[in-house]
Amino acid sequence: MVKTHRKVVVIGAGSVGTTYIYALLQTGLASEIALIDLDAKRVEGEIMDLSHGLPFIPPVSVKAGTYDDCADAHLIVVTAGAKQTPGQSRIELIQKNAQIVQSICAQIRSSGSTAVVLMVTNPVDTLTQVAQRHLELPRGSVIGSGTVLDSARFKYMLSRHCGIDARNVHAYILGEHGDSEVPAWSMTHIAGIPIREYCEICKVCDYPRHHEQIAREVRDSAYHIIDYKGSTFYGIGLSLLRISGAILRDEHSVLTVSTLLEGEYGLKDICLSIPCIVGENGVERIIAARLPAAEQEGLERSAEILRGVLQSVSV
Ligand SMILES: NC(=O)C1=CN([C@@H]2O[C@H](COP(=O)(O)OP(=O)(O)OC[C@H]3O[C@@H](n4cnc5c(N)ncnc54)[C@H](O)[C@@H]3O)[C@@H](O)[C@H]2O)C=CC1
Ligand SMILES: CC(=O)C(=O)O
Repeated sequence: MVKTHRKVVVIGAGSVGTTYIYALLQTGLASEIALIDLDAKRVEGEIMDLSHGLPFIPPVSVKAGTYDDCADAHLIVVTAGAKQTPGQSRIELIQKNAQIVQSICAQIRSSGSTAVVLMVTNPVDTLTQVAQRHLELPRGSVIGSGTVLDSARFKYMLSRHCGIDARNVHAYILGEHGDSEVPAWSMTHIAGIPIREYCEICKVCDYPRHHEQIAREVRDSAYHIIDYKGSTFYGIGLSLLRISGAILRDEHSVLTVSTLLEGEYGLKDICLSIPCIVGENGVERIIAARLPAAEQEGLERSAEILRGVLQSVSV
């Protein structure tokens, strides 16, 4: 059931946080949005600018917030922290951003909030796990945007390659939101037909070679965008909107958010992305599929890398 009062708190008034708010405002999905950042002037400027568009969209309140706003929020989206410089990996942000996330979580916790917390700050999988440790909330309520963006990039690139509407392509990237991500070809379908079968019928491209090229392009997208324009924010803004819709409308959508695994896929005590059913409580259920050996090995490699990152932080 759609709630009438739906409050979203966004922490981090940078490009990602404000692009997400700009998209969210226009949907009527939230009735109240509060923005928090260390930089109070920046928040004030963003709120003024966003508010001047309100006469053109469904009624919504947008304001500069404080951590007290978390108390009655339904969803808290954390986008605060350092971003990559050209050539820098997401993992290299861990020391700086783990401290930031730790301090933010302490303040969310003090507010007594029971909202779903959606982590976005990179490296998102490890920071989702750091947030899990610092917020006393059920495991499904602290999630990361994970590979929702990578899965969207995968669908878009397949759709462009095959000349088919991206909404008719079902495709998932699993594992780390980062260099070890795993394209789940075994879960990829077009018109309900497994992709390998579809490619054999279609015969337009040299498909094993093109598959590898598409997977590489998906994995390296963020590096290219950061090289060209400094940061990525539109794709993630709309990915966050999709996840927010699943939560605020209790949609039970299948999304590859980052979640804590407790034995699923043979993995324990690690946050990474696998297909999850997302509803008002965050992750309602993890879809524990059986993967072919190569994909399972890829997922285990991702988990190993993320375990190393987690061990490198002292929070
Ligand atoms: N998970 C994903 O798919 C994606 C994640 N990101 C990540 O999102 C994060 C934000 O990126 P941008 O918005 O481009 O960065 P940005 O530099 O534009 O904004 C970051 C904001 O965080 C604020 N901030 C820093 N420490 C804070 C604290 N303790 N409390 C409150 N606010 C604080 C800064 O004042 C700044 O306004 C980065 O870590 C980036 O890597 C970006 C794109 C996609
Ligand atoms: C920056 C980042 O994580 C992305 O665009 O994928």
